[in-house]
This record gives sequence, C-alpha cells and structure tokens, in this order.
Amino acid sequence: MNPALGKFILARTPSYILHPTPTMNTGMPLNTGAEIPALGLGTWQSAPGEVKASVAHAIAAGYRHIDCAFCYQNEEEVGAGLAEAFKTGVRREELFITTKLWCTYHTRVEEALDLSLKALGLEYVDLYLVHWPIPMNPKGNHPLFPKHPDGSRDLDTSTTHIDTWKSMEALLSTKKVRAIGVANYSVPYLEELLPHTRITPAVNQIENHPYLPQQEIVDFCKGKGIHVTAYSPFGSTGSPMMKEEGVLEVAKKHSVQPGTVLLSYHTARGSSVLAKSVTPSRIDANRKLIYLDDSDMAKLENISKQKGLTRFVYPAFGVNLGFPDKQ
Ligand SMILES: NC(=O)C1=CN([C@@H]2O[C@H](COP(=O)(O)OP(=O)(O)OC[C@H]3O[C@@H](n4cnc5c(N)ncnc54)[C@H](OP(=O)(O)O)[C@@H]3O)[C@@H](O)[C@H]2O)C=CC1
Ligand SMILES: O=C[C@H](O)[C@@H](O)[C@@H](O)[C@H](O)C(=O)O
Repeated sequence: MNPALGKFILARTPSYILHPTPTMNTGMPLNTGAEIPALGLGTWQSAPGEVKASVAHAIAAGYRHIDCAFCYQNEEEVGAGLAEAFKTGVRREELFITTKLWCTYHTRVEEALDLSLKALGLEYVDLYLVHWPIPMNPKGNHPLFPKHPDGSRDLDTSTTHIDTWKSMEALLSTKKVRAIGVANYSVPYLEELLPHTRITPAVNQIENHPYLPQQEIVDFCKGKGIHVTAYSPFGSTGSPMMKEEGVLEVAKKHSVQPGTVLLSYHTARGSSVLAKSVTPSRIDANRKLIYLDDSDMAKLENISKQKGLTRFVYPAFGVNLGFPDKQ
C-alpha cells in the first residue's frame, strides 16, 4: 500500500479499533494455536471452606480461566467449585484450567498430573506448568516441603529441570494436557532450557507488577513465542500495590479502581494476568479491564524506576534463580 494512503487511513481510524479495550476473556494466543483468557482467578492461599465458593462464584460471574497448583493443597475444593459450575450448564471446553507440577514431583511428572486431575475432577488441563525449576527430594521429611535438619530446603540434585521438561513433553501424547509451560523461569534458566526442548514452553508464569516489571523476561519470552502470565498483580497477600500513589493517579484519571489499573497494566503488555480473591465483590470488581495509553504506562513504569524493585514471592530454595533483582 502507498505509505501516504496508509498514514491517511490510520489517522482516520477510530482509536477503539486501533486500541480495542481488553475484556477479561480476550483470548491471548499461545504457540500451540490455542488462546488463554486474559484474566484468570488465582487460588493460592484460598483457604479451605472458601475456595469452592470463590471458584463457583467466579465462573458464574464470567471467569473462564482458573489457576491452580498441586502445592496449594486445595485442588479438591477447586474441583468441587468446578463441579458446581458444570451443574449450571457451563461446559468443560469453555474453561481454561491451569495447574502446576510441584518440586518434589519432578521425577514423577505423570503421577503428579494424575493426582491433580483426580482432585480437580478433570480429564485434562489446558496448561500444565513446572512450578519452579528446582527439583526437591521426593523422599525427604515432608511430601511437599522437605527440609534438612538445619532448616534449609532439601533439593534433589540427582536430576535437573531439563530432565523435568523432557517428562513434561512426554505428557502431550497422553492427551491429559493441552499445553505445557513453565513458571518462575528467569532468562538464564530459559537460555539453559531452550536448546534442549522439542516443544517450546507455551507460557512462562512469573511475578509481575509495576514494582517488578521484569521487562527482560517479558522481552525474551516475546522473542521466543512464549506467552507471559503475570502473577501477584496486586502485590500478593493484602494487595499492598493498591495503595501505590502512581497507581492511584492513573485510576483517578480513568475513574476506575486501582485494581483495574494493576490488571490492565498486563493486558497492555500482551500478558494475561491472575487475580486471587475469595471475596465475591472483589472477584466481580476484578473483571474490569481498560485500555491504558502510553502516558499511563510510562507513569506505571516510573514507579519502580523511582522506588526500586520489590519481589513479593521468593521462596528460600537456597539457589540463584537468575533474577537480576536477586543477584
Ligand atoms: N507460579 C507461582 O509461583 C505463583 C502463582 N501465583 C498465582 O497467581 C495468583 C494471584 O497472585 P497472589 O499472590 O495470590 O496475589 P494477588 O496479587 O492476586 O493478591 C491477592 C490479595 O489481594 C486481595 N484482593 C483481591 N482483589 C482485591 C480487590 N479488588 N480489592 C482489594 N483487595 C483485593 C486478596 O484478598 P481476598 O482474597 O481476601 O479478597 C488477596 O489478599 C495466585 O493466587 C496464584 O494462582 C501466585 C504466586 C506465585
Ligand atoms: O504459587 C505460589 C508460590 O510459588 C508458592 O507455591 C511457593 O511460594 C511455595 O509456598 C513455596 O514456599 O515454595
């Protein structure tokens, strides 16, 4: 097309077409050909007695993406919430369910998946993630969090996350997973893994918010066709980021709640995002996403430039996970 004509058309195209407002179920493309809904309900630290109702409420309110993990020890209750939703006529294929391989199961990948599927009451998950790239002793003093007498984590050094990935790849032919991916992978860990993969991870799920933009990972993943899902968008437990001044300013400008800004920050970057709540009114409020323009994003990006980086989730594995803020 003639460049001048292109410019003319662009100048007259309404901005809502150029920058369509994302919705909670905007599908974001994965390298498998499937799509992941922009917003997912988180279930970490959703207590027993609360999580069934929160999952059922979220699905009734329109959520289609639920994030789970074996180590959250609540998959059975999540499954009860899913069963409730199915009773109302929601079909399995309308949902996008993620769960994760826990560290003490790196040498028992299919066994771990089967345990999660049984608890969730599902025949398959849409996405199965390696929760952390650190294998832990499967025969230690605790099934999930084995420790040495000095209190340090009991790691399994007889295997590596590359071996784990090969077992993940083998799951695809079982039809019990639609896609496989990783979580908490830094650039150095991805660089170590990718030369050994037959299947590129579909997703890298990482902590992400204006206090921890992790632009280097977001850019690296984009270049490799790996979709980024952001976790702890509110700063995790107690949602500390909701009170951040820069976030409040952008929220005021758009007449929305700070949570809307914190969630929309990710869709503006092409990432999906997980928001945890067990409170019905918050589950409802978190559905709203808006379009943030370059000036909004610049303001949000400025927060960590001025205040420094904060990482809220960093379990004491006792190894260098390769994140620049933790060197
Ligand atoms: N792969 C991984 O290693 C990790 C994955 N994740 C995933 O990401 C999800 C989200 O991250 P998470 O760390 O849980 O934290 P979030 O950043 O989602 O924050 C959760 C906290 O925010 C509160 N909250 C939620 N919505 C609102 C609202 N509208 N107004 C005020 N407060 C609100 C919740 O309270 P309440 O529930 O009481 O309403 C809870 O205290 C997890 O649940 C999990 O699924 C998270 C961490 C690590
Ligand atoms: O997904 C949430 C987090 O990764 C959580 O599973 C870990 O932080 C875990 O509690 C640990 O101590 O290793």
